[in-house]
Amino acid sequence: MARMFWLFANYMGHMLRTLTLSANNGPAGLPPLSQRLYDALTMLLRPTTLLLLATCYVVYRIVYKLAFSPLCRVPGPLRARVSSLPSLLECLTQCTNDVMVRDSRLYGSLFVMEPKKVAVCDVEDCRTILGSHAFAKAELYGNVDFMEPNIFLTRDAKLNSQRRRQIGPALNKAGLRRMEPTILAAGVQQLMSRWDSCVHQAAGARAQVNYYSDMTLMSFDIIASLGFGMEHRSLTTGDRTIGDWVEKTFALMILQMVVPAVKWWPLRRIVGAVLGKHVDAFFAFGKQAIERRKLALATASASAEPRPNDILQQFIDAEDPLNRIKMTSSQVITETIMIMLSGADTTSTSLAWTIHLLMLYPEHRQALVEQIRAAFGRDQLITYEMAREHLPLLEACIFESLRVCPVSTNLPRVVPKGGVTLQGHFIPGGYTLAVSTAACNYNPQYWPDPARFDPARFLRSNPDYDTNRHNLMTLSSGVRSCPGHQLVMVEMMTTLANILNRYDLELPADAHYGPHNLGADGLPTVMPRTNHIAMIPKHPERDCSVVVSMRP
Ligand code: HEM
Repeated sequence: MARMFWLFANYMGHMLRTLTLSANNGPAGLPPLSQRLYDALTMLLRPTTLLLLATCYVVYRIVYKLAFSPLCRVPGPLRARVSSLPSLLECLTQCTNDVMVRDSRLYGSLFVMEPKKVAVCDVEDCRTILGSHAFAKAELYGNVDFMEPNIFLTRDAKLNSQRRRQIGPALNKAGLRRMEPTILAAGVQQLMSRWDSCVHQAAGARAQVNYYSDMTLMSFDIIASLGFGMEHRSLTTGDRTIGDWVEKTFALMILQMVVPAVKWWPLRRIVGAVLGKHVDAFFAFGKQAIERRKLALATASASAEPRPNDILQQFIDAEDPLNRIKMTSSQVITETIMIMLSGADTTSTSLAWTIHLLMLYPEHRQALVEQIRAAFGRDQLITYEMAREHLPLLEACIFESLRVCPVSTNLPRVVPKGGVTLQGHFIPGGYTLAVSTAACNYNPQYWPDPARFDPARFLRSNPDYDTNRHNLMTLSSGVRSCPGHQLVMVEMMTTLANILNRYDLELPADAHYGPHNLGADGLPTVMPRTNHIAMIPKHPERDCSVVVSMRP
């Protein structure tokens, strides 16, 4: 950098000298530049002068940011006040949630992340921000232009509320109860048929499986089956087409959000060639699903067959109870695809983290297995209602795992005109607030000994149960909270109840992370994680294996 600056300054000085000399010696009739102006300009463009000016500017910026900027009294690192670059670099190279937890320990529950961005890690503050449409999602959500405005990306409160009214019933308890047979068939029943066959083929009837990749495929299969109205079985057939489309669509969405220049020529063409064709294929697939369904419905109404119970059908039929407005076919496709983007990886990764934590804390796994096996026979299929009624410890382990390893990351919101005061600090309108789900979940003011996986926090018999449920931020809260939270619980409860009932799980002999690997805090070390669609394990092939065998 310094060398480039030096070269640039020399070059500018040289150019000016050449220009002024040619003006002085120029054709007769042209007025010569005054000697004093020439002297002043050459002095100004000397590398040392430019360096001095640049230093003065940097010092002025630092002094201004430290002493006069609106955020000068908010805690935070110096680098964050001066430039957005350090935060961006950290986001690209490190796990965002780890950085947020670390920085909230250093600076407290409100700190500067960038010159105009403040991290919020206090549960009550976050609830205030997320509780109102006045704090809109950040502008970057509005950069995506390859799909229709939808529930997730829209910054328009009216559209968001309408969509939530339209698609909400498909994802509520009654809607999911009707869909549960599909969820079980594409989900844990498929998983068990795969693990059964692995165990039967393995030497000594003990098979090593990778639960991260199995959960990922299983979750895609569940949402693809519900959203596209077809039996989708990538876990057992190995067909990963839809999973690939989801990855590419997500990549294009994030690219457009973060680097809007990719929407303009010539980048648009390059990105289109790499990702666009997959995205187009995905949307075309969604369109075919709707056409197929409409055709099937026409035939079914003739033969009085019952309507299918899935998300596709519920979205086609959905109407806003306030004004009877229905979604167009293209809106149905977009919302179904958004459900896949926001609901598949998040749920499968949360399942993987729960298994990982249960392997790190064998005492909780043992207690849970005993509770499950005391209530159910080995070959019994455990449904959501059965699990909810008989397995309070399972529900507690899931909530605690969502707290300790949240797959969601920072939720960016814009401060409305007029600003907001948080913890005595005024933050001006237009600034960004990064609501950190991870740092909230590790805030010791709300969670004693926050790094410990302690399911008792979420036992319904615990007097703090309601408060703890209320303070859990992983699925967000307020007006834009996760509408898929019931589906998350149905998938996670049925999957974990059935596999822990049917199989004994052990860590492989060479497992890097386990109860034996304790950190400086005396707790088992959690495997490293990294930013992706969700906060995923960094080395899933290495760290997410278990040995499964049939329970006696
Ligand atoms: C463990 C799994 C999941 C986690 C941790 C999770 C977390 C979240 C979070 C934190 C938000 C707020 C995002 C923001 O404000 O920017 C959100 C929104 C959303 N989630 Fe989930 N989610 C999960 C599963 C699901 C599932 C299964 C579905 C669908 C069936 C779903 C659909 C959505 C949608 C549509 C939104 C946008 C809501 C809106 O903006 O009004 N999520 N989720």
